[in-house]
Amino acid sequence: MPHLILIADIGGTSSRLALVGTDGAPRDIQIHRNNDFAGFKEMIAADLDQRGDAARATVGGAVLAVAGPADGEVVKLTNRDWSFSKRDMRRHFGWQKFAAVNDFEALAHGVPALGAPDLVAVGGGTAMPGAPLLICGPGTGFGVAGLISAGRQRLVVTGEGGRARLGATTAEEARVVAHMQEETGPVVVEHALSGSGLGRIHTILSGTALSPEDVIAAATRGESAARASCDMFLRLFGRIAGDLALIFNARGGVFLGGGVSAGLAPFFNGSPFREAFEEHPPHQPRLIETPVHIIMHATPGLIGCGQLGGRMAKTLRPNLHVV
Ligand SMILES: Nc1ncnc2c1ncn2[C@@H]1O[C@H](COP(=O)(O)OP(=O)(O)OP(=O)(O)O)[C@@H](O)[C@H]1O
Repeated sequence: MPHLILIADIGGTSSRLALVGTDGAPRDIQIHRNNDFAGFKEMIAADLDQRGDAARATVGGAVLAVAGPADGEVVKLTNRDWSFSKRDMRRHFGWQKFAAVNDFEALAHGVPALGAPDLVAVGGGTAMPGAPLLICGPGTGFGVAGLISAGRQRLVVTGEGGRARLGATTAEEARVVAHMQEETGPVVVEHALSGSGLGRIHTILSGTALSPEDVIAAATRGESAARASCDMFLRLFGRIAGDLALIFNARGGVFLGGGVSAGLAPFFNGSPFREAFEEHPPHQPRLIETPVHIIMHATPGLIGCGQLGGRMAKTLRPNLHVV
């Protein structure tokens, strides 16, 4: 009898799937590497196969959060050549209910449910009650969303902020941006602020090619070249987060998501992040007062998907099987 919703947080590199009932709490989380599959349908089918026939029969709908714009009939990942049609996806799996949302939209819905153990503060500040929140951060790409309170309702605004053009404010940044421009043409935020972007910055500054995980491991061992690359990354990240905080008037707080934010967590407080975040004259005073937190939860996107899926589960009709 269908009474559960399949929820999925599908990034450019990896996907996290779970089931949810009317309580909105994700259960039976399974994580997949996208490289192992040809596309969305194959990955979801393999996930359902792993859960078994009995579990599959309980699934009556799905909420898919994808790293790309999700407001059209065709949804495509920004940083991977995967796409699906909403109508076709729903028909293919026989779901009664179906929704696709942007992955940072889902993440933003989950942020109010995060607790103190899920968050690490970067500097000080006090959240202004009722003011907008900003959620942004680097993974395969760079996601951006705003969370706005309208009476008792919470609304999420999202777009493709990772594709905004990236500028430079110092000679060293200008050198990095100029290198990137030679490689890729016009430079956008996620060319620098992403996992591959951290590797790219390290190659430009040090002449050595490393994966983002290896840059962070070398910085952890105290290697100065890797530390300099992390500092450059965090200075750019601080500036962009400050720009976005002004754009969204995010005096309710800034939340940094994405796998790279969590990986770099030990370095934020000794880095130029907070200074670059605040250095937006004449508005330093409001940014100094804006709290910033890194999201450390392992699957925060699923918390927001769970809330959307929990609401959807309440609308399922137990005896209806759509084929
Ligand atoms: N802890 C970490 N340390 C260093 N790099 C990381 C870490 N976690 C993820 N990355 C890098 O970030 C990228 C993947 O980010 P993430 O794990 O957030 O996946 P994703 O959800 O698929 O991404 P997105 O939602 O942006 O498309 C890869 O380039 C990976 O190497």
